[in-house]
Amino acid sequence: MSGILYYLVAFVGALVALAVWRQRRRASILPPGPPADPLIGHLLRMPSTDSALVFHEWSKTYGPVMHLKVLGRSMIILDSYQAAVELLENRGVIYSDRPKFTLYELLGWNPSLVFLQYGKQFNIHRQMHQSYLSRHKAEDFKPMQTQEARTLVQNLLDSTPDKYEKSISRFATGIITQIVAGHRITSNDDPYLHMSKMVYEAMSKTGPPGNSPLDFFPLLQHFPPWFPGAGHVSVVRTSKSTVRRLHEFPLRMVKEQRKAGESMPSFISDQLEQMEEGADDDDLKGAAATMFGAGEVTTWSTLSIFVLAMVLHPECQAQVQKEIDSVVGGARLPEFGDREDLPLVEGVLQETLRWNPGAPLGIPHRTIKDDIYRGMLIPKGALVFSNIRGMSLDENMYSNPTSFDPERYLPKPAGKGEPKFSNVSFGFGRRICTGQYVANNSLWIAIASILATCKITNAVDENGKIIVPESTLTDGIVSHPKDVRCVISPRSPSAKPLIMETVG
Ligand code: HEM
Repeated sequence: MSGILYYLVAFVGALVALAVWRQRRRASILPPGPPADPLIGHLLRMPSTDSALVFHEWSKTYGPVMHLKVLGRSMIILDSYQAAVELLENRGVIYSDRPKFTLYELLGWNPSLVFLQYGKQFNIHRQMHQSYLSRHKAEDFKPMQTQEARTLVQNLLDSTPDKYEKSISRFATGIITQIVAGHRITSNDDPYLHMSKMVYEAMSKTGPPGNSPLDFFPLLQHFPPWFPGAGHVSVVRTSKSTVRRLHEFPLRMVKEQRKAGESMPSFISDQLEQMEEGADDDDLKGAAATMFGAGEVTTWSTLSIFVLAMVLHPECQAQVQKEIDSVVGGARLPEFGDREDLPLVEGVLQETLRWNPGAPLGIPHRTIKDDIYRGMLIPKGALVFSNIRGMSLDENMYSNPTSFDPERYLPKPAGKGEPKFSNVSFGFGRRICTGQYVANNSLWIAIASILATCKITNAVDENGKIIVPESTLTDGIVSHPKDVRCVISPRSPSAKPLIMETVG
């Protein structure tokens, strides 16, 4: 008996030793990262603000692929374009899942392509989005985007500085509502504008995606908001109805218009055509709300970043306007057909995306199995963040990266031949932004139209002192400039009549 016990104890001991050895070996080949505390890992070291910038600073010590562990969950931060392409694109089979986003699910973003885990439903939603927003299909939206860009300029020139942000948001919302629901916004009282404001307010309270205490401890949803770590419960309570409305309202409107024979071409209408009578429409509601939620705030924030860049860089503004004048002259406004001939406008777009990326940490992917990259273990289930902000500051790719320099993209010797940032700003691999072509075109035509007709200058305070806005951005799934105080006025006496002619 004692012999059997002896062998049993020895066997269990060997198993424990093997498990410890395996764990130590695994830990020893994880990517480097800052020192961690026992049990809680990097919890206390996690930045509460500007996470992307802090991670980038850490990467200078630990390298472009870092490992962090928070409460048992592995996080991999990719700080270089090369690592992001090699993993998220070239090994897409392993790296295309998403973690569970408890906070967003509780808010009612379900089903949503952005948060869906890799699998059958993801494929269905991805196909729904891609088929309507492909590079080819995006061509169809160009006349509408041009029209909205002209209206944007008119609204900017007609409004007081405190309303600029509203006009830009109206532009972004106006494009997405036409794509999603065939609805053209013609007044500032439009219900979609109200919804977009509410959605933005809700999303700006959530912090970077997948990082709230609720995501780590879903049980916290059952605790009152005052309980430590359960603060987001109150965001869920106040914002759930907004998200629900965004799911219900567009489909209801399109269905009513179709009944009345008044519906315009749109994503929802297109999908309804393909659906069988009485089929479940939850997927359609989710896909439409996601296009709206993912497409509006990002475009609005990026254009606000452009305005901020122009206030801070008047010399660059003047130089690009010279280019536009030389191609377009003063008798018409820039069209998409001019794009090839306006490399500096392209440079301003690329530099706006790079100088302060609107989605600085992207949206985390998740690995579906262990992987080895350059001798390092990327564990199964790890959250993989592309540090888009970090990549924008990579000195191996961009010289003097904190400066705003649209010429850097011009081919050598006129420029520096640096790579376009649109390859980075929309994410990577099988989860790359499905709205990238639409977004790229919206931004280009808005930037070209504004620069052709408007002068963006510093505002002055009540004492006549010039206001220089700080280039600080909010934290959250999307970053937005905190201060874009400026004055937007017509560049020339002919600017306003020219816009009036095109807007009609
Ligand atoms: C300046 C504008 C935009 C920026 C900077 C941006 C950026 C991003 C980024 C970084 C991601 C994450 C990609 C990844 O996981 O690797 C993403 C995903 C996504 N974007 Fe955009 N986006 C923009 C505009 C749009 C627009 C206009 C739409 C729709 C009309 C859209 C729809 C989506 C969707 C549905 C996803 C999730 C894709 C998936 O998980 O499979 N985005 N975007």
